[in-house]
Amino acid sequence: MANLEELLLSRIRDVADYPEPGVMFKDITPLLADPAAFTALTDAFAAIAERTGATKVVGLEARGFILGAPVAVRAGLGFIPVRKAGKLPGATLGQAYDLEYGSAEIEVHAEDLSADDRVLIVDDVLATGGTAEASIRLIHRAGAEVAGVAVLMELSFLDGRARLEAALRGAPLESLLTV
Ligand SMILES: O=P(O)(O)OC[C@H]1O[C@H](OP(=O)(O)OP(=O)(O)O)[C@H](O)[C@@H]1O
Ligand SMILES: Nc1ncnc2[nH]cnc12
Repeated sequence: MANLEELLLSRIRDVADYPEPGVMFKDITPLLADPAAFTALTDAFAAIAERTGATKVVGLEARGFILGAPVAVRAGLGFIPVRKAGKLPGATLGQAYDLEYGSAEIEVHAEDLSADDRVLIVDDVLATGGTAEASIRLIHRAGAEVAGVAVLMELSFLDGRARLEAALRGAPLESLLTV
């Protein structure tokens, strides 16, 4: 595990004052460009999907799509995109939320989730927890269960973990790296 953490950490670039002053942006593009690191990350997430008994993987636009889709394939599960508002053509459920920098609304196709589903939510960064909290609410409103939330990196100083506690209803928040 220490080796996995070192590998992943070494492939994440800190960019100061992006996208606005005061934010230390965690850029995962070096990790995506390294097949060994990307594969190790995918395998670690797929192991979480297996351990939590997930039946579907939800990826959060946009970086959660890049990380979540290969996890679904690796784990043999369906992939459900949670998109920014206005991008899905079918009947949607929507949820507004605040970000570390700004605000947004996410949507999911309601028909993609059912009461039988246990969903693993995958994303790159947990910051304030606003995005993850909104997606948990969305999944519950769609009638499905949340198996867990899996993120590459948790920014612990923003306390997103505490924000998610009630919404998670006992499901695990798994972060591969905590800074
Ligand atoms: O915990 P939070 O404070 O909600 O922040 C974390 C979210 O912010 C980023 O996405 P962003 O909305 O910037 O979208 P992107 O992936 O399209 O860049 C990141 O990928 C997470 O989804
Ligand atoms: N500091 C950060 N780096 C990368 N993605 C983020 N999403 C929210 N805060 C972020």
